[in-house]
Amino acid sequence: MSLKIEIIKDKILSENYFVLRNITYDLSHKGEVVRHKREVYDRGNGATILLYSREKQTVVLIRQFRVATWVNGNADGRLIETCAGLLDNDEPEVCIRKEAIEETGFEVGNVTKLFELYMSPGGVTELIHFFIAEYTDAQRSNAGGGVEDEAIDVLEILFTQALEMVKTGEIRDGKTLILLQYLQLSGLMS
Ligand SMILES: Nc1nc2c(ncn2[C@@H]2O[C@H](COP(=O)(O)OP(=O)(O)O[C@H]3O[C@H](CO)[C@@H](O)[C@H](O)[C@@H]3O)[C@@H](O)[C@H]2O)c(=O)[nH]1
Ligand SMILES: [Mg+2]
Repeated sequence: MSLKIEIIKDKILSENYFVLRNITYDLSHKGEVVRHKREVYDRGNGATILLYSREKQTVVLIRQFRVATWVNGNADGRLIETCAGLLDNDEPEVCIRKEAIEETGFEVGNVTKLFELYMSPGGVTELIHFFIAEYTDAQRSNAGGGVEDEAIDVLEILFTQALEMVKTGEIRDGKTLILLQYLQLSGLMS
């Protein structure tokens, strides 16, 4: 049985770089109407990719400063992640190819789309498109590091080490863990 939703008020609280709205709506559920007032943060949608080499048993990750983690318990603010970017106006695969070149320096061949996931559905609209791709040394086109002020470090590490870094807490980014575990379960590395 589908829910009936009636918007009562949709107010923009902030639209500086991204958009924060406060939405009031009536939800009809099992014959009862409940009123919710919820803040919704729209930062656009994104794409992410895990680059792996079966031959070298390595993965390519990046490390960058994330201020949102620094204000919430991440002591030096740097986070190890899979390459990722905002879609802007690109299709997800076009976006992730561009991001791979800019952030990691690799111009990858075939990429495989895995799934699309809402990453924080309690209040953030963002849907992330997940990809993996096998890479080779010959595909390196530049040193990576991102554009403008992004200051990204590129890390090429053993897959076993990346899994260990999840256990120790050195890797604690959701999308990164999802992709590392996907790779482990897929058997693509064996
Ligand atoms: N001026 C300004 N610039 C901003 C702001 N927020 C982001 N930017 C700029 O927008 C760019 C975003 O870089 P991308 O590589 O496209 O995105 P991302 O930050 O890596 O985001 C990706 O990963 C996130 C974490 O998982 C995802 O949330 C996101 O969807 C995407 O996949 C960066 O250059 C950053 O400086 C802001 O509030 N103000
Ligand atoms: Mg990025």
